[in-house]
Amino acid sequence: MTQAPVKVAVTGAAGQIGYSLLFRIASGELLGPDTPVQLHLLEITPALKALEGVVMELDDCAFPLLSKVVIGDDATKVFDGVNLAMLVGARPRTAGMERGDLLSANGAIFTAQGKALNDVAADDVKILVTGNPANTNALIAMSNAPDIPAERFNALTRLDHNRAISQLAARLGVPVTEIKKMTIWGNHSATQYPDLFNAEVNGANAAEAVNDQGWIENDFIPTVAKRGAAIIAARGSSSAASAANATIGHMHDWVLGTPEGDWVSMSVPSDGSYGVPEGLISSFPCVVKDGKYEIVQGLEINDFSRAKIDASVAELADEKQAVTELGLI
Ligand SMILES: NC(=O)C1=CN([C@@H]2O[C@H](COP(=O)(O)OP(=O)(O)OC[C@H]3O[C@@H](n4cnc5c(N)ncnc54)[C@H](O)[C@@H]3O)[C@@H](O)[C@H]2O)C=CC1
Ligand SMILES: O=C([O-])CC(=O)C(=O)O
Repeated sequence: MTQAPVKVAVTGAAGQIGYSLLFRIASGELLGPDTPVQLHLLEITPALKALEGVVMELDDCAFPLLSKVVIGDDATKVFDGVNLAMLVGARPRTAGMERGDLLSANGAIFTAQGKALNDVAADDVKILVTGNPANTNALIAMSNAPDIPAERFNALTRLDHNRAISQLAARLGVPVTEIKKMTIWGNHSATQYPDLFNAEVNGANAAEAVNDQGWIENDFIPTVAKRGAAIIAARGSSSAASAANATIGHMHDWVLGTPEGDWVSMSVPSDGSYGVPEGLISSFPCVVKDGKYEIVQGLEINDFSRAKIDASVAELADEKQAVTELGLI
């Protein structure tokens, strides 16, 4: 283990997602068994004491790969030199709210953190926003960090991707490992579009394998898109372990690459692909090689998919307009 530690920032580190995320990063699940990590944990001042307790627990795990933990409430200190930044810290929604309702409450967090990353992060920093509304928060952070290349700002739709795989596998009675090329298009919201027309089950087209447009429209899509609300209704608080799992999965693949013959859903700044206006942070099918992702090109978009993608992208454009009016970008 001669490698220098990778500095990984996590915001909202004393929160629900943080409690699952930190231990998995420190155990090597993010970057593999040979890469030491240094955790840089940001919280608001009143949560620092709770965060100290979490750090005591990290100490008590004696993780061989965890070389150091830095904590604090000042982003310009905590983000100093970080290579990876997982922006989780934000208020979660509660029953009856849509994620977009959090825009004004959470948006301001991402202006400050975008600026701090711009000033002090490592030159190779990769930034993943999990805090909701994730896509537009990522847009805010990106817009406040003019010196960091835009493509280094991603938002999390991997949880939706995993949910879609799980729902499809259950419907067809196959293991999740037989499902490939799942795509979530658009926003991490109730308008997102999980696409079965380009997905595969054991190499066959998933929509054809299902062979039931009614199920796709009335069961599959709403179940995936409203899964977050269903979890809030059941658990009384929003998904945490599955969100941490998806955050790890996205960053792991962004750093270490996607498997041959498959892709993952990542919300990335649009380059205009598939008619999504340039600059909006929207979910696309992506492959990653050597730490760089590319949007998969040339997929067929039928009329049904086109309408669904357009509706979700229109919502992203509305959110962009709203944060522009709030003066956040
Ligand atoms: N994109 C996705 O798929 C998902 C996103 N989420 C979102 O993730 C976010 C966090 O969720 P939880 O951990 O369950 O919430 P939580 O309330 O348990 O934890 C959030 C933490 O963030 C901290 N925080 C607030 N403002 C901060 C700031 N300016 N800097 C640093 N830390 C700050 C809070 O003190 C708190 O400890 C929420 O916005 C939630 O909606 C949750 C699940 C899935
Ligand atoms: O639904 C929420 O508010 C939390 C979340 O983003 C999810 O579980 O997908």
